[in-house]
Amino acid sequence: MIRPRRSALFLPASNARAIEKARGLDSDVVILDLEDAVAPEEKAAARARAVETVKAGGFGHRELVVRVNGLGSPWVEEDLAALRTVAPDAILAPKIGCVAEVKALALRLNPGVPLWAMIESCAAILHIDAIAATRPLAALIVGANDLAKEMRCTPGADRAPLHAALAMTVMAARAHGLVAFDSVSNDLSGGDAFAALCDQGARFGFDGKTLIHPNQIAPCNAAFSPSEDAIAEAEAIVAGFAAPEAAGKGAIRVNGKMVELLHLDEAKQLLALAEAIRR
Ligand SMILES: CC(C)(COP(=O)(O)OP(=O)(O)OC[C@H]1O[C@@H](n2cnc3c(N)ncnc32)[C@H](O)[C@@H]1OP(=O)(O)O)[C@@H](O)C(=O)NCCC(=O)NCCSC(=O)C[C@H](O)C(=O)O
Ligand SMILES: [Mg+2]
Repeated sequence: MIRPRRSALFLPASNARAIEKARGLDSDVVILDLEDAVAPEEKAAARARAVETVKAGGFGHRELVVRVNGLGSPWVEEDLAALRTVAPDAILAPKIGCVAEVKALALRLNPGVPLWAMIESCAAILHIDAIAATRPLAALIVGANDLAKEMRCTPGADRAPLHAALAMTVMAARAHGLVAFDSVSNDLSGGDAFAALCDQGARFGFDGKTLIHPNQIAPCNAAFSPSEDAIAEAEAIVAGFAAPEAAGKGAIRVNGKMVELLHLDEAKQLLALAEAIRR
């Protein structure tokens, strides 16, 4: 069954008000952050609140994920030990750069808990095929802030310097059956520039985008949901191949365009996603 993962909202696990609010927001995923959004002096309290929040639940259909501190940090072992006492939908690891790090984390998770990885270093991009092939990895998230810092690039409005990394992340995810999330945008306006970035992420093939503020959710969900036009086109393709005259054909004409069986597969996937979102 397809699970919509259009929007994944980050919030500091130290922020009780934001946690309460997230229980009623329209994001598909909520990520409680223990890493960069939490100051060192708040780490222990944030960890305790994350555990309490996972225990309490109340997030309905939303997946609840916790981002732990990085391997090698003074906090990660306590984060992972605390999270073994509860059952989040996944653990998100920051700054994964190689297969050995995925394996090291896997040993510290309860069996069956999916691991998600932030792809936010040059090493991660260079090793991405092997990283994505390693289980229990289930999702990749681009971290454009850290990646741009390490590359010493300036992404700009079109994010041209990051295009290779964005495409490689999507390709690795697809090759190994993982979910792929685009990076956060630091633009808190939720306006046209942000909507354009969401559209760009959807065109790259990401399943969804990570977010930092409630007003980013609606434009993000819109960009990663099939449009009315796309649904109508998909229905026409399915109907075209179901027609008696299409029997035994691999390519037919629909609305003035050639479509092949691969487009039928795509159309069925799009309709299944639209149905999952509707439900
Ligand atoms: C970025 C913020 C610090 C902005 O905070 P603030 O100016 O206080 O926000 P508002 O006053 O506009 O808030 C309005 C109401 O919305 C709630 N709120 C705000 N943000 C969130 C949220 N993320 N989730 C849920 N609710 C939220 C406020 O509580 C207000 O509610 P109310 O009291 O009812 O009015 C702040 O938005 C924030 O902390 N965002 C999340 C930051 C974060 O988690 N960062 C880590 C992820 S970023 C990342 O991963 C980068 C990556 O690693 C990379 O390298 O690229
Ligand atoms: Mg980061």
